Amino acid sequence: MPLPPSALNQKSSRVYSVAKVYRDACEKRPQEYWDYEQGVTIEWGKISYYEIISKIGRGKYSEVFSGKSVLNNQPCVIKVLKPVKMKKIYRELKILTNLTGGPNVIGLLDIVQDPGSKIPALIFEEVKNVEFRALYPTFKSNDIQYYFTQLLIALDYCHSMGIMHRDVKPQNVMIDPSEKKLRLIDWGLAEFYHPGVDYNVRVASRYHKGPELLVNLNQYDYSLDLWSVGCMLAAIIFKREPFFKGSTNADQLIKIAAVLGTKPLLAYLEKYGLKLPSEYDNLMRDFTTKPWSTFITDETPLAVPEIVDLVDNLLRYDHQERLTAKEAIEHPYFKTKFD
Ligand SMILES: Nc1ncnc2c1ncn2[C@@H]1O[C@H](COP(=O)(O)OP(=O)(O)OP(=O)(O)O)[C@@H](O)[C@H]1O
Repeated sequence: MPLPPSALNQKSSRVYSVAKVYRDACEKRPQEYWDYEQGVTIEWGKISYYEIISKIGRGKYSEVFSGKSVLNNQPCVIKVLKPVKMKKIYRELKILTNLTGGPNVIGLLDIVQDPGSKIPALIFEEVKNVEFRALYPTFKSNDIQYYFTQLLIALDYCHSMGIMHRDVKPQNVMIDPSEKKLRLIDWGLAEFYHPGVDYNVRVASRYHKGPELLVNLNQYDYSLDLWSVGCMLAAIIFKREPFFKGSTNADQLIKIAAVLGTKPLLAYLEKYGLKLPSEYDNLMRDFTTKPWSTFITDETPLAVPEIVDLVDNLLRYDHQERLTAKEAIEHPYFKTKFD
């Protein structure tokens, strides 16, 4: 039986921006693939198959434990969701079931339910992650090439599947350097992309929020994730973590404008028929564009011209000007030999 029409792919009355790539990734698939509002059919696993060992993290939306399967002693990670809207839970489950098994996407092993609260817990493959604040400072050019190619492969894959991650940041990129394994985690803010639909701009974490989110440009797309990758790379090569450190959302855009300049920001808004939100009235100043060379010192040997060019092509106000994940993988930086 066909599903009833969904609000999830309802176009806005004014369509001013659509994705450059994979714009029909959802439309070309059956509605069941993306329509999480109709509920999702979950094949519940048995909670008694898993044992909690210790707590490893506490997010806004979950408590995360390391654990093991009592059947085969395999280690796993157990993410117990906090009570939020069922719609959000269905969305994360639908996205994870669609993407699991894809390259460098965290593997979802099982979904179980707490018998008392009925709240779902997600069972994932475990990554022996080394914290980015300890790991990134050890990176040489080869490591950046390797791990960022892996991250971009994960992003190109999810984008090709019609999904924007919307929370790319170091805390959501698990890396086990002993196995050279990278996995993109936390699909709790991810969303299906439909052309011409207005999306909520209250996504991503402040330091990695793209300008589109900060100026209320609702028709954003996969290119949002590429801004966040640009922030991660800039922080590593210019030894400035995070690269744009805003103290509030409004200050975040000020910090961006202090580097990319104010004129190109206004040109960006004009291109899409938008105005700078009034909250910036007394905050925005006329910043000039800072050349990337400003950030290069004796202490930044990783900032070679090829990677600076890559960052320059990711950190663009105009989301349509940014490299796509595939284009970024093909960038000359990743073909340069370093020893
Ligand atoms: N598969 C995994 N392997 C290792 N560690 C993990 C794994 N999944 C989650 N973690 C750890 O648990 C933390 C929280 O997980 P996750 O980001 O999925 O939860 P969240 O509630 O959505 O978090 P946030 O509020 O930060 O977005 C991660 O930052 C990471 O440190």
